[in-house]
Amino acid sequence: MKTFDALFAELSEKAQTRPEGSGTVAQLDAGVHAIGKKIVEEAAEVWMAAEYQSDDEAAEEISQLLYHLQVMMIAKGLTPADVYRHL
Ligand SMILES: N=c1c2ncn([C@@H]3O[C@H](COP(=O)(O)OP(=O)(O)OP(=O)(O)O)[C@@H](O)[C@H]3O)c2ncn1[C@@H]1O[C@H](COP(=O)(O)O)[C@@H](O)[C@H]1O
Repeated sequence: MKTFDALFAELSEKAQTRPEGSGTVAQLDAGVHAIGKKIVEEAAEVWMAAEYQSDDEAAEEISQLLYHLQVMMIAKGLTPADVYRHL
């Protein structure tokens, strides 16, 4: 099972090595505005799944939101520690 920190490490490596076909690299190249739109879209999907779909579907949407938040963190040069200090 992948943790938040393990996914962040994987995405950071993809951002550095830029492998062919990586959706993360494509998102990073699309920029902060596009990533922000994706975050809003995924947040709405979390809300709808939580109200109208199964717990498993809600969990899947939450995982996608976390992914896109991590992409934004990398686009902005933020680390998990930068975020954790606000928790
Ligand atoms: N965990 C995720 C993950 N969660 C969500 N997503 C992306 O977010 C999208 C969510 O899509 P939706 O369900 O909203 O579907 P959609 O609207 O059709 O999506 P798009 O049209 O925008 O592609 C997916 O299509 C993926 O592009 C993710 N993409 C990648 N990962 C993980 O990130 C790692 C690196 O991935 P790559 O950079 O693609 O190699 C791998 O471990 C992946 O498992």
